[in-house]
Amino acid sequence: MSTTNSKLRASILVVSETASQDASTDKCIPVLKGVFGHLGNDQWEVSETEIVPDNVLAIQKTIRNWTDGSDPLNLIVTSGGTGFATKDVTPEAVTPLIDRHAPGLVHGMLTISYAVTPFALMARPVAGLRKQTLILTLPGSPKGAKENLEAVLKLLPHACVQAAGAESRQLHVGGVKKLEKDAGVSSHGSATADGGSGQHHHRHHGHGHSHGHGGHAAVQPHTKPEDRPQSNDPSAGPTRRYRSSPYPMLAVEDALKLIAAQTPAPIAEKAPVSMNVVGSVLAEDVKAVESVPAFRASIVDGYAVKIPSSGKFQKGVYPVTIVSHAQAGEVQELKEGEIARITTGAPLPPGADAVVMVEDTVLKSQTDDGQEEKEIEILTDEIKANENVREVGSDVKEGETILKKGEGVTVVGGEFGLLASVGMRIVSVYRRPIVGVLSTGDEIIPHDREGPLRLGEVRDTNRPTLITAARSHKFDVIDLGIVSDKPGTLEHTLRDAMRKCDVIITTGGVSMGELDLLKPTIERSLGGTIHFGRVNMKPGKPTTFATVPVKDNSGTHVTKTIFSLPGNPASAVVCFHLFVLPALHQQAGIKPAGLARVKVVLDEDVRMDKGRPEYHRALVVTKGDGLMYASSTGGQRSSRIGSFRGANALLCMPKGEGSLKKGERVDALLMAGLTVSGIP
Ligand SMILES: Nc1ncnc2c1ncn2[C@@H]1O[C@H](COP(=O)(O)OP(=O)(O)O)[C@@H](O)[C@H]1O
Repeated sequence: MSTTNSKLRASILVVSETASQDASTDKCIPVLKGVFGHLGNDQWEVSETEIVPDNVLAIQKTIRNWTDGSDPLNLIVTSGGTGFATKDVTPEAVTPLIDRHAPGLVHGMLTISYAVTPFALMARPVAGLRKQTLILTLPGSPKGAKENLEAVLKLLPHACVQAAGAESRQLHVGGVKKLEKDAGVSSHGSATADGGSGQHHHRHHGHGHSHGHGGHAAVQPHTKPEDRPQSNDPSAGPTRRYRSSPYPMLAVEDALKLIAAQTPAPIAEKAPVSMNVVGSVLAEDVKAVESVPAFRASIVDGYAVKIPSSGKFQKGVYPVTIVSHAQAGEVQELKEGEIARITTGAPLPPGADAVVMVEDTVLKSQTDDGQEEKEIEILTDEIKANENVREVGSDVKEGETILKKGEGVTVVGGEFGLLASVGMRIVSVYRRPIVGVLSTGDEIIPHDREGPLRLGEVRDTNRPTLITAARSHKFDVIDLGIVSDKPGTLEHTLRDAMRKCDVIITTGGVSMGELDLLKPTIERSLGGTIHFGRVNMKPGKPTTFATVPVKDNSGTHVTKTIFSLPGNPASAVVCFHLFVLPALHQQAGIKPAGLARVKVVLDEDVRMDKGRPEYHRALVVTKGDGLMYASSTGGQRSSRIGSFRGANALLCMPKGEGSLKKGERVDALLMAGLTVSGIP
C-alpha cells in the first residue's frame, strides 16, 4: 500500500444512474473532495474518482480494482444507492466484498445525521475493510454525504494505517487520549471517564465473539480473505450473511436468452455410422456413395425371362437353366428361349428383361434327382420389359443428397436406415457436449450408502436423477461425485471437470443463508463470469448460470458452461429441463432446443403462486376428442421429488391470485411422450 508523500490515498465512487450518463450532473465528487481538503489535516489525497450506475457488478468491479491490486487505496467512499428504493443496491454490492465489518463507523455516521434529520435512519450504510482498504458508503445527497464524511473523517487515518498493516500495540502507546489528540477530536460524555482502557477494553471484548453486533470487526477469518466467499460465510457471523441476494431477478425468458447467447456454437466432428450416432445432428449434407439397389433385382418370386428381339414374349414351356437366389454371387447369362428361377430381391441374370410371377406358371418336369425344376410352363404372354424389376438406383441414386445438414439421425425417422442402406461409414455430425454432474453439501451422502442416516444426513437425490435425465436425452455424462463445502475442494473438482466436460451441472448451495461457495469460486478462482444468479420462477429461484474461459488440450480457447441449480430435488429437476436441456440441445445443434411447448386444457383447478410464475409438475394425457388434458401431480413443494412421480409435463402457470379453472388452457412443456401412464 503506498502512502505517496506520506499522504493517505482515498477514492470517491459515485453510484448514480443520472450521473453515470452525464458526469456534469454530479455534485458529490467536488463536495467530498472539499471535505478531504478542508477537514483532512492535509493527510489525504483523492487519487481516484469514478461514477457508475446502480448496478451491483459495476460497483463491485470498480471497488475490486481499487482494493485487490498490488497498490491498493487506503479509503474508498461511495456516495448513493443506500436507500430503500428497489434500485438502491450499494450495500448489497459492498457487503459481500467486506472481509471485516466496521459497525462503529456506521453508528457514528448515523448518529450525526440523525441529529440533523430522523430521515437519516432511512439509509442503509455499511462500512468495513476489504483487504487493506477501508470502505464507507455515504448517502447520495451531496449534503448528506458531506455530513457523514465530516462525522468520521478525522478517525479514519488511524483505521487506515492499522489496516495497512501497522502493529496496533504501537499505535496504542499513549492510549485513546493520544489518538484523540492526534486526530484533533475530543471525546464526549462519560465514555471518556476511563480513558484509554474504555475503548481498549471494548475492542478486546469484541475479539473472537461473533454475537449480534459490534464484535465482528475483530473476528479472525478462518481462511485467507481471498479464499473466502464474498457472499455468505456463516462462520463469520450474522452481519456477513446476505439478507437479500445481490443478483438481479431475471425473467425466465431473459435467463434463457442469456443462456442461448453464451452457449458455445456446435462443433462438427466425424463419427462412424453406428448406434452412437443416433441422436446426433448432421453437420454436413450426406451424398449417397452407392445406389440402392446396387443391382437389378426381382420384386417377386418367379421366373426371369428374356424378351425376344421380336419384342413379344410367347407363352409356352421353357427350360430352367439358372437359379438366382437372394444370396450374393455370380449369376450366368440368360439366353433367349431359357428362363431362370428367381426369388424376391435376387439379382436378375445378365440378359434377363423381366420377371414372370410364380402364380402365372406351372411346373412341367423335374430334374432326374428330383432336386430342381427342369421345365416350366409360362401361362401369360402379357409381359413387358422391366416388369417386376427394381432398377439400379431406383430407391437412391449414387451421388444424390440423401440427408441435409441440420437433420437429426433417428431410428424412427429412418435416417439411420438411409445412411446404412447406402453404405455410409463415416458422417460429419455435431459433437454432443459431455455433461458433468456433481452435488455439493457436507450433509449429502451417496444415495446407496447402507445403514440408517445420521441426524442431518440427506441422501444424494439430485446427482443420480440428473445423470439419468441427461443420459435419457442421449448425452454422455461424467459423474463428478459429491463435493464438500470447502473452497479448495470445489475449485479442484471444477477445474478437473472442465478438462473432461463441456457443461457442468452442480446442485445445492446457491441460496441465501447458505455457504455459497460456488459463485466466488467460479468468479475469483476460475476467472469465470456469473451471467445470472436469480430467476423469477418457482421452484428454482436461485438458479445460477456461469461461463468459464479455458484452454483445451490443443491450446484453443473454449468456453465451459456451469449451471448451478438449487439443492431441492424437485427444483433441480425442473431447472434441468427448463435451462440445461435447451443449452445441451443448442450445443449439439438440435433444433428446436428444449422441451416441446404445447397448449393443454386443465382437467382440474390448479392454484397459482401469488409471487412468481410456477412450473407445475403435471400429467398430460390425450382423450377421445384429440385434445391434451393436464392434471397436477400434487404437492409442489420444491423439496418433494415425489411431485415428479407420474409427471410427463411442466405446466407454465402464470403468477396470480387463486386458481386457473378446469377447462382453461395453459402452456405445458412436455418432458415425455403422451400415454395414459406418462411413460413414453
Ligand atoms: N444432492 C441432493 N440431494 C438431495 N437433497 C439435496 C441435495 N442437495 C441439497 N439438498 C437439499 O436441498 C435443500 C436445499 O439445499 P441448499 O444447499 O440450501 O440448496 P440451495 O442453496 O441451492 O437452494 C436442503 O434441504 C438440502 O439438504
